[in-house]
Amino acid sequence: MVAVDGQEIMQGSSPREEKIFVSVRLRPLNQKEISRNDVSDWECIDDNTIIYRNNLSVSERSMYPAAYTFDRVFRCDCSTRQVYEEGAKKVALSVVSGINASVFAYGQTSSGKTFTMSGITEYSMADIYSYIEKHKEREFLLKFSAIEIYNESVRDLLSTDSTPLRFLDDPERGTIVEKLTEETLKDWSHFRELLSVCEAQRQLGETCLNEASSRSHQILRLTIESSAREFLGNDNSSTLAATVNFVDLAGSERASQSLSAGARLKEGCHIIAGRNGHIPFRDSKLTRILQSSLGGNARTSIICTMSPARSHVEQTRNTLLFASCAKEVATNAQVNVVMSDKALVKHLQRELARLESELRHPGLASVSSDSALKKEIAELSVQRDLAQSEVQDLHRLVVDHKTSTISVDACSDYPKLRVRGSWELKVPILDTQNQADNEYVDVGIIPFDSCQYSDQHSRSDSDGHMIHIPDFEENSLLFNPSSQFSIQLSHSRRNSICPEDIGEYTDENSEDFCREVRCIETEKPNSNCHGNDAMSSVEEKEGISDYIVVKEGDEEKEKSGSPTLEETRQLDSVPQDYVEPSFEKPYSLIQEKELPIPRSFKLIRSKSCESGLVNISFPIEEMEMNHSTALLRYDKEYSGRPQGCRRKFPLLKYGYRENLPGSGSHNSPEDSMDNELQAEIIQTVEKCDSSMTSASEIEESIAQQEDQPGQHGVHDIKSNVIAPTKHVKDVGLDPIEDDAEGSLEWLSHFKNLQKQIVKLWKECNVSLVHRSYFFLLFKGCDPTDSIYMEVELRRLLFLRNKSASCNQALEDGQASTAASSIQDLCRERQMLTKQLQKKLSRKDREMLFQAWGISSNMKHRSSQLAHRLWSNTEDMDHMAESAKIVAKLVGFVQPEEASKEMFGLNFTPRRSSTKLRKWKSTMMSFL
Ligand SMILES: Nc1ncnc2c1ncn2[C@@H]1O[C@H](COP(=O)(O)OP(=O)(O)OP(=O)(O)O)[C@@H](O)[C@H]1O
Repeated sequence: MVAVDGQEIMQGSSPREEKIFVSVRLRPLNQKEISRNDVSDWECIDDNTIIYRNNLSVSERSMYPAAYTFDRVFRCDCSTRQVYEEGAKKVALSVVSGINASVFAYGQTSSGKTFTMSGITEYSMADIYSYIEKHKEREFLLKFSAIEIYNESVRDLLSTDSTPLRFLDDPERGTIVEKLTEETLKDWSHFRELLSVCEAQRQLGETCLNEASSRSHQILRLTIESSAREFLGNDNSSTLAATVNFVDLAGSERASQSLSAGARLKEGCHIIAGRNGHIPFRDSKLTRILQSSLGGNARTSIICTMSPARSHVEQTRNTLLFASCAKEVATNAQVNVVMSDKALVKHLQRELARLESELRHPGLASVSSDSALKKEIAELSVQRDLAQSEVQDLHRLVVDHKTSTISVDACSDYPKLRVRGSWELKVPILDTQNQADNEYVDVGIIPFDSCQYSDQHSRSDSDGHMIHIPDFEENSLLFNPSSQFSIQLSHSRRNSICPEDIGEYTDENSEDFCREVRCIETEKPNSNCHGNDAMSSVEEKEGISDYIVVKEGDEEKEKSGSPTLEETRQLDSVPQDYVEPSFEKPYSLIQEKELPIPRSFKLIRSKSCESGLVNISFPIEEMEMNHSTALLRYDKEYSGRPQGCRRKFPLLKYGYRENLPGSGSHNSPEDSMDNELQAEIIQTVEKCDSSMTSASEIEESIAQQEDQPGQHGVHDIKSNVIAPTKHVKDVGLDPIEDDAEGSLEWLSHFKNLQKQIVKLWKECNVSLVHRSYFFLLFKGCDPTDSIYMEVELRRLLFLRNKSASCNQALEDGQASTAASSIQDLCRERQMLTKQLQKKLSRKDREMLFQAWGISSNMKHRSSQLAHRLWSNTEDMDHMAESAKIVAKLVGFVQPEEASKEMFGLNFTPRRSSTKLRKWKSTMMSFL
């Protein structure tokens, strides 16, 4: 039970999937159809069923159903308002409570997609503004953007520049478009006007694209950030952030009819290409955009529009088939909570208290059930993420605080409304001080460095070093929250790995098995740029000095004659007063006071550079809106960082604070803020450290937990997990003297860890791809590797011990027997065998065979080689060679270019359910 807007709303017991809401809208026969004596063949017999009225021939009867059932079907006399209220409102308004949403229209040309979507968009915007108006106690930040996809080119509809944009996978927001213009406007009608102005200007500049634009996919996007107090009790500094997409797809018939249609041939190919006639994810821009809507972190509503005319029966059947497929797709929407540093520090403090108490009473923390095991895995992922975030944040903290802030006048009508520009261009800095005082929040600008989007994309690694990423696609991969397998994927695609060959590694899988981990790192390309100068220069460069503050919705909601949204004139009038929607099953939907409440929160790092990185997925029902109880529950779920991580903070070790800009003798107000915040964090860290200094205490605690039947042989390894405690801590406190000695010590510790990890990989049948990537990535050059090594070791131990005790290891909440992991390994070796044949020339293969002692008279030599890879865990050279070969075959990104942070928790790729995969494939084949 949680409270929203003063009301308590029932929650599900845990995060669970939710099906896409699918409705069908039948339009009336149009003049053209009437004039050629076309007849209407379809009839909605009730709110959920549409039937084909014409008699089906015997052969047709076996091929086509006569009746189709959906969440809702709308007869041809239904108004767009009704379609909105009953088919899209709940989904669209999810955005105000921090849940991503997508509403899209699908159907053949002239079936009424634009007619429907323009209305849906209008009504949604009106309701969103009404909601904001009624909830002045909450702060809202709204930003609009619009894109068009045609022929695999993405164009910014809010820009007069027709240069195609590129995609970027953003860990927090999914697929976004590079340099996309985002506008904060005072109301929706202004956005429409802006769109039409831009469109008109583009038309003046170029005529050829206009024809294309009428057949493009159009996506309007609204991103809302809002205060999260309603959801997180008294937490003033965390925010909710979500996006709603309104997608007006181009005519669905293109996939089947466009092959001969000249100019559309290219797009048709893009859409229907694929080995099995379906599009694997990421093969098209559209599918990438829709990816999260089809099984991701978003609520989705699809409205399938259809003509009733007999002459269109074939297309209409296709549309209905698509709609039937869509019904099967499940999404997993969560509230997206962006935490500030302050909130993070508080959580760490609570975590510390909890850990201390756990250490004192280890018995209480012992894992005793399956659900506890699942929690343990989730916990580990959180711990790992936290450790990473600490390292990164401490590095950036002072620099980020130097970022200048500007104040934007809050309008009197929306006193809590914050305004900011493009995501890519400006990042808000939450002024936690002000927020605490419940005052207006400044808006900060982090300069955007356009050079970072050139061919030499740059980002900083956790040590603040620049990493050059040569290719944009690769850049996007690095930012992908999906774990290591995402990286292989894109490369695999480029290298023509057949998805069937590596079923386990397909995108949808990586997405699936990473969902729980939610490794969302926020190394934005622009995060390297700070400072006023750069900011102002960017403002000049980008011409982004204007801000429009959203005012109360007292402006008349004009109906502009926007060429892109011409049907708005036909809408029912936009309501001035918010009307409580009445939703019925299967969506027992939101009332205005019962906004959709997700089953879980997703905590992400604030876009504010000063904010902490936390990626936590936990059930909302575990949180209570009452602050005090929320903390208790939160603590329960949120169990802190691994011991290893807790002890390794580059900030302490390298004393880099002294070297950071602004941390010298100048004590500006920002500095004191920095210092205050740093001090708080350091205090937490040190407290944390001191609480864990007693290695024997920890060992004892672990020993107590592990001294159970079936858990054997862990003590030797365990001692190594604990060993670095002193080392890192000491080095941290005494950075200079201990350096040389520390390095040696670290190196031997690293080797030790590596040996044990390698052994356990074999024992646990861990994926070869994972082993290779890990092996290549963590070479012991960087002491912070210990975080990852220890987390890896701990997880492996956990897996091994659990599988030893119950012969069943739990991965991502799914049972995986030893037999299935062996099977996975076999499949992986088969994939590598195929890759050996595909990727390597005969000559290269021959050389490899020779090097690996596979003589020419042996049969199935590639397979033999694949089976020898990673077979000898004693020989470092063998493993290094194995890793290199696997990397080459699978197409890793260069390890040195890869982000360690993206290293996920999963050992072996988990296959998503065949059913879901099948549906996704079918779904995409329609688009
Ligand atoms: N439910 C409806 N009631 C009345 N008229 C409709 C309805 N749906 C569509 N129309 C009319 O049908 C025509 C085509 O509609 P619309 O442009 O929305 O189709 P579309 O599917 O977007 O086509 P395209 O894919 O070619 O852009 C328009 O003139 C529109 O006014």
